[in-house]
Amino acid sequence: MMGKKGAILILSGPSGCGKSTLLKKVYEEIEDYSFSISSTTREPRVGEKDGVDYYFITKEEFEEGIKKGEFLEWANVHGNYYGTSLKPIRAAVDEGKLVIFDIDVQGHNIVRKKLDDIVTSVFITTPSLKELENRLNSRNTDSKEVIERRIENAKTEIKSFKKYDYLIINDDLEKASKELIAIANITRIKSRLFSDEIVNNWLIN
Ligand SMILES: Nc1nc2c(ncn2[C@@H]2O[C@H](COP(=O)(O)OP(=O)(O)O)[C@@H](O)[C@H]2O)c(=O)[nH]1
Ligand SMILES: Nc1ncnc2c1ncn2[C@@H]1O[C@H](COP(=O)(O)OP(=O)(O)O)[C@@H](O)[C@H]1O
Repeated sequence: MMGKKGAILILSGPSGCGKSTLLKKVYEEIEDYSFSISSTTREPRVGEKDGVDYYFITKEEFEEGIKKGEFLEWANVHGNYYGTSLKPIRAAVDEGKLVIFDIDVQGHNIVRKKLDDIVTSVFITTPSLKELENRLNSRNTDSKEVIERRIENAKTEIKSFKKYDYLIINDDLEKASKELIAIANITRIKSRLFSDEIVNNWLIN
């Protein structure tokens, strides 16, 4: 299905654990990556941009996309649809990019099944549930009800951490970002094995 030159790095973890914050640090240190921009039916937060953070679409548009088979994976998370479009992922992997996904546990399980050989995955969490609550409250982007729902879901999501290749406890931000950068680099090095071009070029040069 894919040209298999690049690799996919999946990040999952409860809402508020620090995935977006860590990714910003990683982007300063790595090259040749592509962030997979998901589509979602949730409302944009203050400061979020359509086509940058997400493609913000309607429920009808999302369901049309499902019908047409446009998603590599999709799931209902915290009461909204979220999904990854197949086309841009295929293109980025074929170009040899490290394609980074920030998706939930359900999405991870689907992508793992479909593209197991090119997937590396990391589960990220806080040192405790209490600290997750603190971060969601101090982020100040969601209502009380939305935060409560995310905390409830976190209690289930955390149980899936063993399905992942790596676990990062995002306590100290510097330490956690170093660990994530190390994983991103290793994932890229591992992806050399996915390309037949390397051997073909070796033979003719
Ligand atoms: N399955 C799936 N999950 C996604 C996708 N995009 C985002 N998510 C997950 O949806 C959850 C909610 O994301 P979001 O509303 O941005 O809140 P945040 O996690 O607090 O930043 C997170 O667990 C994301 O990892 C996607 O394309 N597919
Ligand atoms: N290691 C950390 N220590 C303290 N606060 C953190 C740490 N990492 C992230 N945060 C803060 O926690 C909140 C949630 O982080 P965010 O990156 O939005 O999480 P996610 O993308 O996983 O939902 C933000 O306000 C962020 O500044």
